[in-house]
Amino acid sequence: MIIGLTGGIASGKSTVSRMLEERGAIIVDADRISREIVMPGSPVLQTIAEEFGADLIREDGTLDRKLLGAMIFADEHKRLRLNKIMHPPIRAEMQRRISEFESRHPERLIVADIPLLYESNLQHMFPEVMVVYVPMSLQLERLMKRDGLTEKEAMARIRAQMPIEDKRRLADIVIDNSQDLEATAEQLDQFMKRKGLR
Ligand SMILES: CC(C)(COP(=O)(O)OP(=O)(O)OC[C@H]1O[C@@H](n2cnc3c(N)ncnc32)[C@H](O)[C@@H]1O)[C@@H](O)C(=O)NCCC(=O)NCCS
Ligand SMILES: Nc1ncnc2c1ncn2[C@@H]1O[C@H](COP(=O)(O)OP(=O)(O)OP(=O)(O)O)[C@@H](O)[C@H]1O
Repeated sequence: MIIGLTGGIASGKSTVSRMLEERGAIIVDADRISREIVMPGSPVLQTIAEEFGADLIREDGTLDRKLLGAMIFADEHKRLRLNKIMHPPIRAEMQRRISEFESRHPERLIVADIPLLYESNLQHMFPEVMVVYVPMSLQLERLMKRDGLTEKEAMARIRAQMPIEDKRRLADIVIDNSQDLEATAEQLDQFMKRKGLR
């Protein structure tokens, strides 16, 4: 069994995927893959440096994520160019891992954690999509606090995605993460039970 997991930036996807993992699920994480494909010396990192400037590669060969983030969230054209470079290899690696886990662990729940699932029109890959929802005001508050961003910087990141209210409407399963962690865990226990996974 597989589901897609998405939400808005800082709505709590990582928090929920950790909880699902504790409940026996296998997580395939698009953000983690997006870090792996830009490891020092990788062809994707090389392309990024050619397109956006060699100063994005630090002395130790790693990508300066902070600088690239500041660049792409301030300029839609650059963000779309980066998506064109990164999304195909991320998607290919996601597919590869999903197929591998599906054949190795047919009895387990596989959760594909994809921040831009709806923006990239990937909902058709999954029989059901779970959206981690918080109202936008709380998303903004948690994002500013977690990443030390100003309100303006945080809003630029939120605006680079489909509004969370739209994602909530498209969802097959909504997890409300606006209360405490126990309240979120309780909804996941109910979900696992409904699916006969617990
Ligand atoms: C710009 C980068 C280097 C900033 O790195 P940083 O470590 O600060 O953030 P991180 O990777 O943890 O992403 C945090 C969140 O930002 C949001 N986000 C990231 N990239 C994008 C994007 N291109 N468009 C909209 N939102 C995005 C997602 O909600 C993601 O969960 C990085 O986000 C990146 O490589 N982005 C391009 C790849 C991508 O689209 N990733 C998200 C989906 S897989
Ligand atoms: N129920 C909750 N109550 C209070 N804080 C929470 C709750 N859920 C998550 N948080 C905090 O909110 C922030 C965002 O959560 P998390 O990192 O899980 O979001 P995310 O959707 O994975 O983010 P991103 O899109 O950037 O990858 C984190 O600092 C996390 O500790």
